[in-house]
Amino acid sequence: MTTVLVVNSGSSSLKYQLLDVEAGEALATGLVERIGQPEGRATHTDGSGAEVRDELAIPDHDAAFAWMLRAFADHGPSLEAHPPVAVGHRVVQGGARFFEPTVITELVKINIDELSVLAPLHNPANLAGIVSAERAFPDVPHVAVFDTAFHQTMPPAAYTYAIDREVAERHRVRRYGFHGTSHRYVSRAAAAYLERPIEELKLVVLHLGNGASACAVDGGRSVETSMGMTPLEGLVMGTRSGDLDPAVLLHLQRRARLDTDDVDDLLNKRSGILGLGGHHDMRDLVAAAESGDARAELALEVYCHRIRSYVGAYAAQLGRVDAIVFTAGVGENAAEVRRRSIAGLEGFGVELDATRNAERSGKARRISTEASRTQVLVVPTNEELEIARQTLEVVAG
Ligand SMILES: Nc1ncnc2c1ncn2[C@@H]1O[C@H](COP(=O)(O)OP(=O)(O)O)[C@@H](O)[C@H]1O
Ligand SMILES: CC(=O)OP(=O)(O)O
Ligand SMILES: [Mg+2]
Repeated sequence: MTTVLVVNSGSSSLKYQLLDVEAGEALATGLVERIGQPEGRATHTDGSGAEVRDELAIPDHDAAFAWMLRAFADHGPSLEAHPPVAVGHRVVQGGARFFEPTVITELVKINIDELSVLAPLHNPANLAGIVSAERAFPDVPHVAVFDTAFHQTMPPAAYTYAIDREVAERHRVRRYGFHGTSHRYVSRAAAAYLERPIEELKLVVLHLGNGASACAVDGGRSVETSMGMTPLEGLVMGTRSGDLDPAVLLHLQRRARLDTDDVDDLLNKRSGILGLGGHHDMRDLVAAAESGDARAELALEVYCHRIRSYVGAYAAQLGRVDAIVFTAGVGENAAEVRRRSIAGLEGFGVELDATRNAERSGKARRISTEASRTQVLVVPTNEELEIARQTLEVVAG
């Protein structure tokens, strides 16, 4: 058995999984939340599904790792019996510099820190997690797996913003794209499900989680994606606006007297389905819409309208779509979102099977009719397993 520890360190949370990479199974998963706040919360689940919960103050990422090590020691599985051969870290912004998983050195950490300019909400937290994890696991290699890496194959026409070239180059303003680890994993899993070589396939992958993005995948390579320089562009999300006329920012700054931080907070934390419909969680939004709440109904419609626009745009870029693939928390579970997003595409050869769409399963499956020219699939993502596999590949050299 070869085990890898995967770490996803956010500004106020630490998610981890200990994985048996060959079996593709998690031996343990955990979540430490509200780091830095007076009342923290943590849960650790072992492979059998037994869960322990704890409530305590967790001042920083070092304390979060200390809690994790204690949870492994007290509740298992034992790290001595299953020592990780490496630690894989999710890093959100790799800029144009990192297009492959990379063994973390002092220089790589300097680069991740320097890229914080382009991802102030994510990279500092990712780096804090790396530094703490290195202290907790000093004897194994640590590997960074970047959200942006998969999208480094986008052509210049897709990643270039139409603004003054010199300004853009000086400040590295271009589209990078995110959720690449998920888009890569899901496109390969879709090809395996369809029993076709990925080189032949043209896919539109819809990663709909708290953050959400669409990706056009041509022959296994990302050629276009909806997130841009930061994870704010594109689809409507739990709390983020997605696409917006940039002049809205100017208007709010000039007329509503919001400063830069206010606008940042508004667009990243108080917009999306939360801002529109009062719920950031899709389960709550769908329930509210179904009970007749007009604001929730509109939020749901805006969310699905945006998805449909991207599916159409990416079909045009790809020239043909073999499959539209739904994934992540909303994509895998919210049949109502899938139904509304695909509605009206019958004229383009996309036909949903209502019964299949309503079924639940944790496995890859088809939800389109036999006659549908473009298949519609639900394929569960597994970013942690993908990070563990890539980590192992780099370490094995
Ligand atoms: N049964 C469900 N029906 C509708 N939405 C769901 C369901 N289960 C999970 N979700 C939604 O999935 C989203 C979280 O997705 P996830 O991929 O876990 O997010 P993250 O980006 O944090 O990894 C939430 O909006 C949640 O409401
Ligand atoms: C990059 C990004 O948006 O990540 P998440 O969906 O985890 O917020
Ligand atoms: Mg996720």
